[in-house]
Amino acid sequence: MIHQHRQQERERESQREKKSHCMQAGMHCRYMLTIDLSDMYWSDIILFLLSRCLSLSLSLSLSLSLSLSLSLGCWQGEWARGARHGRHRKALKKALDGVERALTQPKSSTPDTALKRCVELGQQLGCVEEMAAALTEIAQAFQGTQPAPVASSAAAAAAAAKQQPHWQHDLALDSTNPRYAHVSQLLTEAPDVAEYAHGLALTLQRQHYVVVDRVLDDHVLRQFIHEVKSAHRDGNLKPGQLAGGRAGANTKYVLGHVRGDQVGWFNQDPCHDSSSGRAELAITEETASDPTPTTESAQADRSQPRCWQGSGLRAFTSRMNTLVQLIAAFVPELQRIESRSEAMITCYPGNSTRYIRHCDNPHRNGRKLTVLFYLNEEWQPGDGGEVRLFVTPDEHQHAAAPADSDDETEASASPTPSGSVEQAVTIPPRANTMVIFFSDRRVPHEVLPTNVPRFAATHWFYDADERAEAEASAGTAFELDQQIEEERIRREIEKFEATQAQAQMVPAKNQVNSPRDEPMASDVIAAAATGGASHNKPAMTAATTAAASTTADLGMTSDSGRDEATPVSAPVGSPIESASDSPGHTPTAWSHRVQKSDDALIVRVDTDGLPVEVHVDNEQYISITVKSQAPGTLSTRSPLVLDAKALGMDATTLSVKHIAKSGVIKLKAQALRPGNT
Ligand SMILES: O=C(O)CCC(=O)C(=O)O
Ligand SMILES: [Fe+2]
Repeated sequence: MIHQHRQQERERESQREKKSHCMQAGMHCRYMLTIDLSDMYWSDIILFLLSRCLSLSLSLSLSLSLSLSLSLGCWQGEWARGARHGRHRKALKKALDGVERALTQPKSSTPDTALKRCVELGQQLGCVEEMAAALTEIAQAFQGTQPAPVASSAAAAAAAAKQQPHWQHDLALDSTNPRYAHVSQLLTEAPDVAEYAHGLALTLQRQHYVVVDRVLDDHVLRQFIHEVKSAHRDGNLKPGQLAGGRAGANTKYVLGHVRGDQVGWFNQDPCHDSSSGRAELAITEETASDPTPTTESAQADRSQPRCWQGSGLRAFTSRMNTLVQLIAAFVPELQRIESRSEAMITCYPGNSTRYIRHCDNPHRNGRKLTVLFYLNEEWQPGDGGEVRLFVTPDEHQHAAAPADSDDETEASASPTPSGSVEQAVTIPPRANTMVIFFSDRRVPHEVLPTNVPRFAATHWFYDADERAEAEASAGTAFELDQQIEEERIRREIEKFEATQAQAQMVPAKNQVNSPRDEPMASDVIAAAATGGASHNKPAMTAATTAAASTTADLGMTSDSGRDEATPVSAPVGSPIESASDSPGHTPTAWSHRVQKSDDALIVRVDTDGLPVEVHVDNEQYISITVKSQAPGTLSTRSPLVLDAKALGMDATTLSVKHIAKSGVIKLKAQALRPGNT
């Protein structure tokens, strides 16, 4: 009750404040225009005064002095009320400064620009009535004077002042809802920003994605890049997981050829300062500049550090929130966006790491918009790592080339089974580029293999209702996030199985790598599949199946766009073949074989007699690094036989990944326990 009363009181106050600002704005324009126009046409006016219309001259000068004194009085009064209404005050001041500048620079200012500025000011402050009245007065004052256009321009301006700005017709938000107060305010205070957001919103609706360039100022961008690189350098990004989640409880696994990024989830809180005693992982209340609250839901792995050193991330999220909310103001289906995930900071380390085609929200998991932001200042064509979106623009809108595509954004079109045209749009991951798209099935996407380290920040904005529904069926937001990841891997597995089946039917001559794949092609060897020994272990889960079956793909990709052919593949369960057996590929010396029996899982690596370094990583991965120079500790000479069980891994399957760069081959073997994914 008290709360409601206070709310009403605040609304009344804000109405009063607005009225007073409107009066002030109207008077200001009246005053400035009167001076300005009198100044410009003083000879006419003097002539006019002397010859015919004393009353008008009186009215003009009266209006001048009255306006001046009222204006000053009002101005002072407003200053006295001061800081409380800081934001509106500042906007008004800025707008009035603009009018003043336009009016007091005769060279650049004509009566028309001055009048136009007043019209804009009225719209900007939501004072259309008051401004129209002021301009009507000006028109009347100049009626019958020379030159005649002043009066008619002022009359036209008075009529224009009554019109709502163009973008207002498309406003989707309920501006009376206090939840949107700050957005409404932003829209009215800065019509040019509103116009810009309106354009982005229309593009998003038409294309299902929109690209925004130059999102951050240079110094903020540099700061953010510095922070992201530090997080990476400090080891705060971990290999992206395709399923599992809770540290220690579930098995995690990594398929670099499906998803090769290193990931960290962060909110924008600074790291714990031990002197302040503040809780390290607390999620702060959002400030006015950062009004979309985070949810805890994206904290898929609480073992990861979530604190952040530096101000760049906060500055970025604040800008992103504002932008998304401004765009959402024009898009009916975005009205229920109320929260977003934490920042997912990713690094694709190069070596052709990629993320295969997928949807972020295939089955109503609550994600409404995906927002990607890139941080690669030195990116050049040929570096790879472009994001490729597969979009089918809204049929009801014109569906030609993407409206916002620049020189580097490529688009190609191909018909879908339903007959509509799917476009593949390839966007370079250049620093300061933001890509916003619908997270659902409208926008499948992939990250093309990257040859250089590639950094990005990804956020998801949630639809409150869909998210609540999804959480209700999942249990908690935390479990929901796990399900989202599992969903994702399930689809990726299906995809891989499909492409494998396809690859077995594809003749070798079609298995040509694109130039983008070359660095991999020369180093890659054929994969192993699990051996045939029967065992009584529980049926493999989808995830373990994936790990086993995808050993047949070693990251060699086609550049055909939609469906990745798997150029060299051995059917699951078949004996190992070397890539050198497969026509069209550079033979290599490397080979490995995975054998599995009831009580052992063995990988045998033949590196042609070169030394290898073995590293067992938290009981889940075995890294086998083969180097031309033996690097130290646990090194041995191949052929090397690794018994996963003997290494304490108790594994039933082993997937192997190659990362090849400048002569170093790393075999990453991952053991998965049954029933744990
Ligand atoms: O980094 C990118 O460009 C896209 C990442 C992505 O699609 C994802 O993480 O779901
Ligand atoms: Fe994605």
